[in-house]
Amino acid sequence: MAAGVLLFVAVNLACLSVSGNLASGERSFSIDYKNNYFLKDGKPFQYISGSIHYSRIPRYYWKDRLVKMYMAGLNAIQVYVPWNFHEAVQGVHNFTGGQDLEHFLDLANQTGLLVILRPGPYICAEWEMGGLPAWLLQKPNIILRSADADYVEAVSNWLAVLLPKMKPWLYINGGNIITVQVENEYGSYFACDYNYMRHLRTLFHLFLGEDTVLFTTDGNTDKEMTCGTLEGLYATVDFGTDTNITKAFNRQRRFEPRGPLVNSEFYTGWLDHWGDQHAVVDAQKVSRVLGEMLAMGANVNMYMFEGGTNFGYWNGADHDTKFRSVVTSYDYDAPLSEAGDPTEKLLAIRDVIKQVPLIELPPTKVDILITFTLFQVGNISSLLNTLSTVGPVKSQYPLTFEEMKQFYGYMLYRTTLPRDLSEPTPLISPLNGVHDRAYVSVNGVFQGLLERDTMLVINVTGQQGDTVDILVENMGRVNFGSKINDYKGLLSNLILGKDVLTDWKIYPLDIDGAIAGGWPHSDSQKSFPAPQKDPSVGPVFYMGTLQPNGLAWDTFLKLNEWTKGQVWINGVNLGRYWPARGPQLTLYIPGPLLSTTLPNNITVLELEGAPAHLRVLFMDRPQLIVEHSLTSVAERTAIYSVSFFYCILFFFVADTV
Ligand SMILES: CCCCNC(=S)N1C[C@H](O)[C@@H](O)[C@@H](O)[C@H]1CO
Repeated sequence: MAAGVLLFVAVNLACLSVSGNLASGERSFSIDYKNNYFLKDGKPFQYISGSIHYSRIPRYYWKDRLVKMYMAGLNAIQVYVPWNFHEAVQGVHNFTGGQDLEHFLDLANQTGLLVILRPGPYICAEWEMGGLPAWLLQKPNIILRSADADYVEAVSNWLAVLLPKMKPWLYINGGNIITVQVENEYGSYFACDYNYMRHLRTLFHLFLGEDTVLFTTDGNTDKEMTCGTLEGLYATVDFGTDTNITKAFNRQRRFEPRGPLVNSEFYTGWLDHWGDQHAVVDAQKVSRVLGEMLAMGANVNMYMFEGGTNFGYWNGADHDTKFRSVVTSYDYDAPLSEAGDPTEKLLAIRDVIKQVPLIELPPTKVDILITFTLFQVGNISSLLNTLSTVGPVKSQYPLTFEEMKQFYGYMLYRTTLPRDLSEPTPLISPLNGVHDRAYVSVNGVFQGLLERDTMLVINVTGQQGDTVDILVENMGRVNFGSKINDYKGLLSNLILGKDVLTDWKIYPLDIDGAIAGGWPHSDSQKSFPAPQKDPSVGPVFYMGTLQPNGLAWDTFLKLNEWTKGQVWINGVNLGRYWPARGPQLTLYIPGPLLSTTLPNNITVLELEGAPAHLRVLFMDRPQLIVEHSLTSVAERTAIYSVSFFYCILFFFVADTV
């Protein structure tokens, strides 16, 4: 049976690869304003697309996800290009490894998938600062997403690097990019700066060519469409399952009286913030509304089709009434799960599209119970020589992450107690300047934490001259709305009793660099303290080593009864965990990250408090809080789990990469 599927896929890929190599002269992609559809090579074309973000999926799984999207019946994918993912340091561009966008486009082309490219420069996407690099904030008072001279200079320099790389990939030049989006829901932004949008239109036409199909996407209101659209950029809308389709497309018609109907973001699910109830969207509703739009001849992109993971520090945040950080998992309740597993929603969508037969084989799960105990390495205050190789910057008042030129992760702010505090004394951030969480210790003894918008005062005790260590965490910059100028660190002074705390030593922390260099496991010759009777509290590092077991498959790490922190496995930053707040309770570990022959090094930074047992679990599926109770998903711990059918497909796909 499986052979039949593989043959079907192989034949299709072979056919498509031939068509993919047609001489570029025979290729065209345009809008037929007379008949209200796209034309591809002169023939009517309707795209059925799904969003996938290469920046959220390990490179070794790109082909796997793309083939599954093809097998679900899609003929196109929609891809954001996060500017900060490629230029984290100003002027230093990275298009290799996990940033190898052209390799991703090539895999999509090999798989027979066309591409709707969304290079921003702003992309929103629940991605850190909406894809904008944080170094832009070093220009004081910069007005992002506007004709601000500093911003426009940086954008122009970036697009002068990116767009020439994309031009050969345009369908009309022999590649697979059929349309290109300019900016992103610009109508939702306060600036409403037409000069900015005109400048972008000029740059996109300059670097891509005048005959490229450029478009905009905006929320489904007149205000958003008014500020977000521009002559020469085809206006499209986005909406989910609860919107009246006819009304939505009639609004598009008010801005584009002729041309194809396009829903650029049909929400198949939704995002989660820490502390939210997990967002789900009914599979039958998604497939029904999709069917109605396709029946109208509309072009639809499902946002998301494969969500993936906010590895490292790449998650974004929202700030409406208060700051809300997006969780590490970008599962989005999408048709393909965070781990790339097909869901009921995918099957329901595939039934509507009915283009590609997909034969299901029962998944197999292998239950091997593996848990192991971590060892305490030490608290951050005692590890500064390892973690802050550049040493502190002295400043009378606190400096921000941006002023310190460290943009992500954690920073340590150190000073001393100005007087004896025999009674608990309030430490406050009167201007709510802690961005975003501050873990406060005195002489290494954890006093508590301050949190943006939430916890603005704690009590502190100690003696004059005691060391005050404040570890500040960047929980991800706001990616939507007017507060994307989201500076991080201690943005204003802290008041202790009647004293303004001054004379700071500020330590940039390169935790990722230290771990990538082998710490702390490379120090394992040192004897680490035995597990403490009373678990430590406050920011403490733990380490462990998982012995190889011959095979390694996707798995999910659960830190039962841990509080909040960060995990690295074999030097890779898996992202944040926060089971104390949820809804996410596990961290996705891509199978190929685990070694099948060498010990797997695990490092955990627990920020608030670890359980006495220091144990961690490996599960064969994610776990999250749904409606304030654990999921019905049986908690099984195993390190090996594989969907038999997709396992074969994976090997097939792997052979063709
Ligand atoms: C909670 C506010 C979310 C704002 N973002 C919206 S409306 N969205 C539109 C935006 O274009 C896309 O990048 C995603 O960010 C999507 C939500 O997943």
